[in-house]
Amino acid sequence: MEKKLLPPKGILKSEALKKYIFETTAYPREHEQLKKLREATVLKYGNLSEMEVPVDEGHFLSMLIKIMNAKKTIELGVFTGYSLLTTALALPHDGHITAIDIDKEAYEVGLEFIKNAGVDHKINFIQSDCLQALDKMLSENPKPEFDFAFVDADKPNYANMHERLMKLVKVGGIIAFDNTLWFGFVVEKEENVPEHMRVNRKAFLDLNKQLAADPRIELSQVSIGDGVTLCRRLV
Ligand SMILES: C[S@@+](CC[C@H](N)C(=O)[O-])C[C@H]1O[C@@H](n2cnc3c(N)ncnc32)[C@H](O)[C@@H]1O
Repeated sequence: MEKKLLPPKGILKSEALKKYIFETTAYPREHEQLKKLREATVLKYGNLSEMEVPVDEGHFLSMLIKIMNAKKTIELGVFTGYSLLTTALALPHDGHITAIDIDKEAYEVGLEFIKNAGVDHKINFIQSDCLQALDKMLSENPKPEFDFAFVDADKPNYANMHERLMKLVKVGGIIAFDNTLWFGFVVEKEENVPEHMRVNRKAFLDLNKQLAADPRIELSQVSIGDGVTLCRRLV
């Protein structure tokens, strides 16, 4: 796993405002098992725990899934499962999530809390490379079946995932891409960006333009967390 340090997550550059949001509305509404999962992730992964979706973004995703009445979702990039447990808690009792990650060890760190929350029956974890798993799904059952997709795996492949998800997510369904403002680096000159974060910055600059020009989707760039782009499939 990548050992290089990550800067503080999020595009909000006022630490005071971030603290206010977290302390006033985010932490008080965080599910007990999500809190425990977050703390266990910090303990095991230290700075890399920045990879988890932040608590306020978790609330946003949960609200979105409920408003949509989503029943079947897919998640690409699970890590220890903060967004996964958030989704599992938001779905109805008979809801279902297909969760894909190459790293099973991290998923197992969060599994204890997912089980304690009583939602593990909704999850089908597949240990695989995302594109390989999506291609397998398309070859086995090419019909669109998902209401909602959350994409949070390897950033340079988001565009490839988008093409596959446009076949697997139903018309009217949502594909949500995480980190699309990439720590705010999309508006920085390349020389001001830490070297190990430049490849992803370039990937997001290309992806954001590509999504904006894609007539098959309706688009909303949400300025929460590290930037979440919602794409609603139109055709
Ligand atoms: C940003 S983390 C996901 C964070 C997670 N959504 C959360 O809220 O905690 C990215 C994850 O993508 C996984 N990943 C990276 N490249 C991948 C690939 N090609 N296929 C599958 N998973 C991949 C990593 O193993 C890592 O767990």
